[in-house]
Formats: sequence, structure tokens, C-alpha cells
Amino acid sequence: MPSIAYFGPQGTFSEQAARAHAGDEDALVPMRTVPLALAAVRAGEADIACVPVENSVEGAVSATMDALAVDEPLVAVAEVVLPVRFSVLVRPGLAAEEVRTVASHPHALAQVQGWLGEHLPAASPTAATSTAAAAVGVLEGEWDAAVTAPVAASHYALSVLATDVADVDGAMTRFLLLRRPGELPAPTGSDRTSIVVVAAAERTGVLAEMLTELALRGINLTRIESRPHQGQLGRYRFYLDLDGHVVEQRVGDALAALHRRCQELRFLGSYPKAEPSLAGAAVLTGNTDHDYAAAGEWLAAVRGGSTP
Ligand SMILES: O=C(O)C(=O)C[C@]1(C(=O)O)C=C[C@@H](O)C=C1
Repeated sequence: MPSIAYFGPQGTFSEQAARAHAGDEDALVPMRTVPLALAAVRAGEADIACVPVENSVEGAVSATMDALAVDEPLVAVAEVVLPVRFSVLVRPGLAAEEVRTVASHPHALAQVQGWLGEHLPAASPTAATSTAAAAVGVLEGEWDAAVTAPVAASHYALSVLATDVADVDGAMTRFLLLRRPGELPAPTGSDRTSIVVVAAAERTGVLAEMLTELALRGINLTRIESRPHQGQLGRYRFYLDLDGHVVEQRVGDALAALHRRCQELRFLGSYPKAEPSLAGAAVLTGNTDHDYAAAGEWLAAVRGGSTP
């Protein structure tokens, strides 16, 4: 029975994302932090980890990015995108005017700060490890209110003070499902490839060189983020998401070129995009697998002594 370690405890958005991916037989195992969910897969204690990677309002989830760049490599095999609207849960019997502390994951607090200022102006926001951990903290008397995923209300004996809370309409969080390296998911024609690279900081134009390798092959870059490398100023890891699958010629060729140019290159997976609405730009003429095959045949012929 495959097991999915998710960023928990029960009732997080990450659990919802894991359920969206899981089959009936899969066992879901809550882990306290993102690094612990990934560590469970690295140690073989779980088959898949489900963790948040980016939110359309607050951006990258740095705990996930940092943990994916170190230790044994893991590769994404799927992504899930969830709409994000929150509920506010309080200890039963507590009125809004009595709420003095409100806890949640920092990403969640940032997405409802306008609402909190308007509806709970006397409450101080406090960071919890996750939205559901905040609900547990309210149950245990640590905080008065928690900003949670709507499903948390069915897991914890708390009162619902508000639902459908979000400062930005249409906010979404993207989650990755990661496992130990193995067989890659088959290409679907609407795939994403994720990598993390470290380039020599002292080499002028190195980032432009890397992006040129992609642009010349007609590869659409959908995301680029940087994070400090091992706590050093001036040295960064770049996280790149691109349209396409590593088995496609142009993508494989570009990754091989980046491997030549970069000090470190880690493959984080080629996996189907969550929604057709996230489909990327069309592959331009000259960059299709057919074009690569034809060019390869021509080159082989020239090297073989004929000039077709
Ligand atoms: O705490 C949770 O429920 C999570 O799954 C984490 C997380 C995040 O990291 O962005 C997921 C979705 C929301 O944007 C808020 C929190």
C-alpha cells in the first residue's frame, strides 16, 4: 500500500493536495514540517511526499525549495494546484471581540492580513508551523484563533468564526508530489520540468548564458527563483521551471548544456502540469523532436562522408 507523507498535521491544504492525488489504497501520513515529509521519503519510510512549493500571492515556499536542493535528490512526479480560501476557527464560545491572538502558517497570515485588520483588529498574528498546527494550538489553549484550510473545521472541535476568507480572489497554491528517483512519468504533451542550478557568481553574464541555452531551443521558462546558497551572500541557487519533458530532445539538450555551464545542476523532475489552463507556449518550428531527429540524421550523414 503506497504511503504519502504530507506537510501536516491533519487538515492542512497539503493534506487536501495529497488526497487529490492519492488512490483509494494510499495511506496518508502527516509530518510536522516540510523537511520531515521529504526526509520520510528519503529514508524509505514513505513512498511520496506532498509539499507546497508556491502560492500565487505569497510566492515561493522557501522551506520546500531549500530542502529540495540538499541531501538525497528527490524528483517530482506530479503537481496539484488548489484554490486557497481560508476559514477562521476559534475555541467554542469565544466571540470575535475576545480574540487577542491569531495563529497560522506565515503564508496564510500574509494572505488574510487585510481581513484580520478589518475583522479582528485587536488580535496579534503569530506564526505556526502550518495552518492545521495553528488549529491544534487553539485547541490546546495556546492561541485564540487559527486561520486554516476549510477542511480543518471537520478535524478539530473548534467553532467557525468565518469562512471564505481571502484578501486576493483566485489565490492558488501549487504542491509537488515527490519520490525517490526512478522511472520518470511518461510525457503527456503538457509537462513541466524543474531544476535547480548553481552557477559561478564571478563569471559575468552566466545567468544570461543559461537562459540563452533555453531560449535558443524554444523552451518556455515559466518560473525562476533564487535562494541563498549555504548562507553565503552573493552565491545563489536558481530554481527554474520550464515547459516540456526531459525526454523531449530540446529539453534534454538544454539540460545537458546547463550541465556543461553550471557548477551544480539538480534535476527535480518532469511531470504533467496540473491544469490545461497552465499549458505553456507552443513548441516553435525547428525545436520539435522531429526537427532534432532530422538534424541528427543530416549530421550523421555528413560525418559518414555524404552530403545530403
Ligand atoms: O499550512 C498549510 O495548510 C499548508 O499546506 C501550507 C500552505 C503554504 O505553504 O502556502 C499552503 C497553502 C496556503 O497558501 C497556506 C499554507
